[in-house]
Amino acid sequence: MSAPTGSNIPRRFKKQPYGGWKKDTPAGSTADARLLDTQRSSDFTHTDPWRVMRIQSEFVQGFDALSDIGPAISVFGSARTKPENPHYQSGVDVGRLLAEAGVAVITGGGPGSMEAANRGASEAGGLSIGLGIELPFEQGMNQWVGLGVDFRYFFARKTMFVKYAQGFVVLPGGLGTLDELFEAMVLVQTSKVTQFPIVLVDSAFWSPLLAWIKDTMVAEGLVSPGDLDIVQIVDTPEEAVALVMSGKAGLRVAEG
Ligand SMILES: C/C(=C\CNc1ncnc2c1ncn2[C@@H]1O[C@H](COP(=O)(O)O)[C@@H](O)[C@H]1O)CO
Repeated sequence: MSAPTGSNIPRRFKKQPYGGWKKDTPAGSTADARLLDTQRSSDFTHTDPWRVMRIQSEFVQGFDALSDIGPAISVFGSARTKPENPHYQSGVDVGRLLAEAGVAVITGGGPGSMEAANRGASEAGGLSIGLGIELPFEQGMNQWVGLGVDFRYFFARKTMFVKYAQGFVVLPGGLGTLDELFEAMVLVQTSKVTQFPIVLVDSAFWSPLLAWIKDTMVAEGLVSPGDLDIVQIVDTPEEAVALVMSGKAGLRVAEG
């Protein structure tokens, strides 16, 4: 292989006396000097390398806040469910039953079904956790969150939902709920997590989705028939909590 000629090296790199290329630094400048320079522009905080530090800090912050919570179940569902909607009461009941079973309840910390599950857990004296997400419109954590952690990045937050829970309960929801559900399904399908119950509440809402997966995806050979067993559908909070608790024990994270 021939040595790089420079024609394909980005302009900010400079040819070095030893023949190679290194990122250029302003003449007379050193890393120390740049660090200590009070006049320096803060534009660099919007660059990707700087973002990596922020992303890293979100993981550290999440691991730090959640490492001691004990057994927990993540509950997902629509941000738009109003308190008068029956799905809201289901969320409250799921949160309460989980708390009574001695497990912490983790939600996205927002309104709707998230609020409902946090409310049920909190009213029952359980640990009610909200993993908030920064959104373009100011939202804030719902008032029933006891332990709250804020995230800028969805992917860091989603890691926490899985890492610190032993199963998912999924109430009816929209795209955000489907995103969380399908991420969990893929993690189970690919054996990234094992013994991880995923329970969908409300058969009238979820059955058509499962039927489509079966009739279209399985029929076209895009999904194995056995993959349908990754999720279970129930109709009551009692069934949901019984199921998710029955799969809670044991090793669930594949090594490696
Ligand atoms: C849309 C509204 C508020 C959005 N606020 C949210 N706060 C926290 N988490 C959210 C929010 N919106 C979506 N999520 C996450 O996705 C799931 C719900 O999304 P869906 O599209 O409503 O199904 C939920 O589990 C969260 O993790 C206006 O009120």
